[in-house]
Amino acid sequence: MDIIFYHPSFNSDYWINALRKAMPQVNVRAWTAGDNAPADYALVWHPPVEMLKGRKLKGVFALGAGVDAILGQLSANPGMLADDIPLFRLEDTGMGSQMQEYAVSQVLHWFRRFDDYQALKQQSRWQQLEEYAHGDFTVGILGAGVLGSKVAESLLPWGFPVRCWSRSRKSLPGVQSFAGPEELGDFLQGTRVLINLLPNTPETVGLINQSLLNQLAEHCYVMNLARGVHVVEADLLAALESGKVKGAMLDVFSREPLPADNPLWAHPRVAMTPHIAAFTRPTEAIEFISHTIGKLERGETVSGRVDRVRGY
Ligand SMILES: NC(=O)C1=CN([C@@H]2O[C@H](COP(=O)(O)OP(=O)(O)OC[C@H]3O[C@@H](n4cnc5c(N)ncnc54)[C@H](OP(=O)(O)O)[C@@H]3O)[C@@H](O)[C@H]2O)C=CC1
Ligand SMILES: O=CC(=O)O
Repeated sequence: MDIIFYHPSFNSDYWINALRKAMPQVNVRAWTAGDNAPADYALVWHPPVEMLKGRKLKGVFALGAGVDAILGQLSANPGMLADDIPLFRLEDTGMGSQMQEYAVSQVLHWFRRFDDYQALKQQSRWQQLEEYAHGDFTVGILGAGVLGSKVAESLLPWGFPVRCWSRSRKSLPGVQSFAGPEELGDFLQGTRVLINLLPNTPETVGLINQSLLNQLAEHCYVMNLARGVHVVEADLLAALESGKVKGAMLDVFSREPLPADNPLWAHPRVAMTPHIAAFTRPTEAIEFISHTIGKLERGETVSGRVDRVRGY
């Protein structure tokens, strides 16, 4: 069996060695331009069109959780990957716990009013503020898939009411589930902290806009951990100015790197990180990929297959 590997920024030598160790019976090689030799599987991130075009692969693995970039490439380049070649993505592979750490630490930061205390410190003011109540701090998670459900689970032990919104109804212990566009309004009403973990699809682009923000609780908080295109930045800035949104924590942006003149950089109530909420971890990712390939080769059912029509 042959595997080709391409990632524009990962250390290919490291990955190739680790893949060879995990699957000693497999020939793994880094794909380079002009390599048309046969392969069974391709592991990719932002692959050049010519890497996949015309290949008869058994499967392609995206080296991340989100597949918006590769699906965008496929629709812009008809014939890049035949429709019957399955596309897989990474499910969790260590990203769930990273998302949990990120979300829990930021929700606690807001709940304990560290943002307010930092602002007071800037003015050299010693002032004790009123405590927030857990019951007034409902956390609503957009997307209750692999990562959203893990984030929901991690917030429960802290005593916050937790709810999620997804296409299909979920039964996560202790988490109130809302499903479909018809229940979005009820989900938003009373949500104090909104955490976004939706995939980027035509239905979800621009979802976090003025109309959505207006339906959240007063003095709410917004955390975007999914994709920048989900948030209409001008609407978020307006909601910050009006006071409707008290603070935002953003990991992803419609343009990355975020241009230096973007007003989000300077906003005192916006915190940000450079798309690091969850990294692809080689050990866990390779374990998932080798396990999945093993099952595919034995004709067993696997998870992680992307529905290319649905977009995630
Ligand atoms: N910032 C970062 O570092 C990282 C960001 N990400 C982002 O996180 C996203 C989520 O990852 P993951 O949890 O693995 O994805 P999943 O596919 O497991 O979960 C997606 C969830 O979104 C829901 N959903 C999708 N479309 C809609 C819709 N139109 N209306 C309502 N709900 C919808 C799905 O509902 P249902 O369950 O009913 O299908 C599902 O619950 C990725 O797509 C990626 O963009 C991922 C890793 C790192
Ligand atoms: O944003 C990262 C991903 O894995 O998707």
